[in-house]
Amino acid sequence: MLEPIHGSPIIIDRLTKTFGTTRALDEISLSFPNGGITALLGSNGAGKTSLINCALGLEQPSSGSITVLGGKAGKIDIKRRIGVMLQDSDLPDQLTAREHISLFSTYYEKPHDINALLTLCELDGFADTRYKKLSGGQKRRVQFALAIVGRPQLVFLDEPTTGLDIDARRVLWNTIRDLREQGTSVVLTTHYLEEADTLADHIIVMNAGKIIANAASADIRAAVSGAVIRCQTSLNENHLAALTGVQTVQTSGRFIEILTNSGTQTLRELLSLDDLVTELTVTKPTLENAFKRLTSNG
Ligand SMILES: Nc1ncnc2c1ncn2[C@@H]1O[C@H](COP(=O)(O)OP(=O)(O)OP(=O)(O)O)[C@@H](O)[C@H]1O
Repeated sequence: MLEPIHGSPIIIDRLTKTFGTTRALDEISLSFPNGGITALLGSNGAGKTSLINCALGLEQPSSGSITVLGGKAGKIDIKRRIGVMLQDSDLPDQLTAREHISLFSTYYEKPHDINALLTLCELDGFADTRYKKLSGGQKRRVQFALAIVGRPQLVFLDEPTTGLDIDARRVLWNTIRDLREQGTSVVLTTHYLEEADTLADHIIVMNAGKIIANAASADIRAAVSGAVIRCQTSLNENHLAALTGVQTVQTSGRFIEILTNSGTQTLRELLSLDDLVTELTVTKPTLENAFKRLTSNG
């Protein structure tokens, strides 16, 4: 187990980051939970990467402050206690996975044993292959191994599984869960809501540079009561949005998905207006439904 962190690993106070006229972060204040996996969610351009970059000291705040592991973001003694896997991580092509990990391990006081880490990240089969010959998924695993080789207390994973197939994604999910068991606080950004649903203990949702939700995953899901009706219908989105209880309506391929807080009534009205409804299912709302409702402007 790691030496425990005292208090919140990331404390943000009225943090603003502007790029020209764009307010990437708009006076946000929050404290990240200590331990567990926190998913940072938001649509493209919401401000997630800007927030992570400020936490890593890669960007300086325009105003406000951000404290990481009790110190100033970006200071070397803080960096040594943090692991990072960014979206675009370029590594020298000629080194093997084992050589990359050996090199990185020299930066840290108490690194992981290299063979144990190769096994943990399921890299045994290609540990001695040059980086350039690895597949996209294998490269992501090497990048992940580098993020955790120093046994960090806090890890940032920025879209760690983008582009991975479902098997590779599951391998990484298990390794992320192992990190949590060892006491590491994990901050994860992802566009796969299924991933956040599966992994996260806590969820922070950003929109246009602001925090619009910050709660335990179970509470975020519970806040969306009611039902999700999915079907094929000849009624259009505007017509459906006017039915009793309807919160959001979304077309997905041939299907319409309706989030309603009054499932029975909505269903009655739908069937009375269109008796040719087909492929009808009614399910409980998911994190994806909660996310859509939080980020819809309505
Ligand atoms: N270096 C930069 N120069 C100018 N504008 C920037 C810069 N970095 C970010 N922005 C702008 O700040 C806003 C927030 O961007 P950011 O990358 O933080 O969003 P994000 O939530 O990470 O998006 P994505 O999910 O697409 O990665 C966007 O409008 C973006 O165009």
